[in-house]
Amino acid sequence: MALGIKICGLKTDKALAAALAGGASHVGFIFFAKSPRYVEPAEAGRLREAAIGKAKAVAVTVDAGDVFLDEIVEKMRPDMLQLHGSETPERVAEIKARYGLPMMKALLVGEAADLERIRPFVGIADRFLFDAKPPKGSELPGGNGIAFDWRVLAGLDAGVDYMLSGGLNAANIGDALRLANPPGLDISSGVESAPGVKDPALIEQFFQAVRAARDNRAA
Ligand SMILES: O=C(O)c1ccccc1NCC(=O)[C@H](O)[C@H](O)COP(=O)(O)O
Repeated sequence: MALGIKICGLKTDKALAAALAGGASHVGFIFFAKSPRYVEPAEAGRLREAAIGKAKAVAVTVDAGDVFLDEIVEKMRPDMLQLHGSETPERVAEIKARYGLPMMKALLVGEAADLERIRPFVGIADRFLFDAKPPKGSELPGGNGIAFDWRVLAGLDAGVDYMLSGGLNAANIGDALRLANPPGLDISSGVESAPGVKDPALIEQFFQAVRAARDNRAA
């Protein structure tokens, strides 16, 4: 099965071009004002044009209200919404019905028991994104460059479609693939030279590292 790869927190044409050149299946845009990766919905709408027919454009929101979601959907025209806050299953269902878009629900993982939280979202969320819990004091629910213990994913039902996220980079992706064998990957700060500054060379290195790790496993 093809491994989905989402490069998240894109803000520039160059970074987006590097993500697409590497073969990203998804490109993510952040709509959380405190994030160094924040983009205006209209600018994300301009950027995402380059991804049409190549990768799915994902709008990442955090407990957003309908007015902001309306603006994002109208101006950016996402292929998918990623809900990265404390949205309930009812709220996810409401948003899904309002926009008719696939929903990726982010859940924060520290230990195996946290995976129980997927249950009420099954049949509502189209995909999950498992991210690490933010460190104390962080204002960001995601994009913290922190990994969780990937081994907890080994016990997950094989039918659960998810992206592994949190602290991935070119150096650790081999271990992540070996320990969790996820159907998808998501990366943000691991391909940045500074918070919010994507580095096209690091993006390219990440894709190379993924390919090398997969070739090693197949050999
Ligand atoms: O990246 C952000 O700034 C962000 C802010 C608020 C909510 C979500 C955010 N990111 C969501 C993502 O999908 C990130 O790619 C994910 O958290 C992994 O980030 P990283 O650990 O830096 O690779």
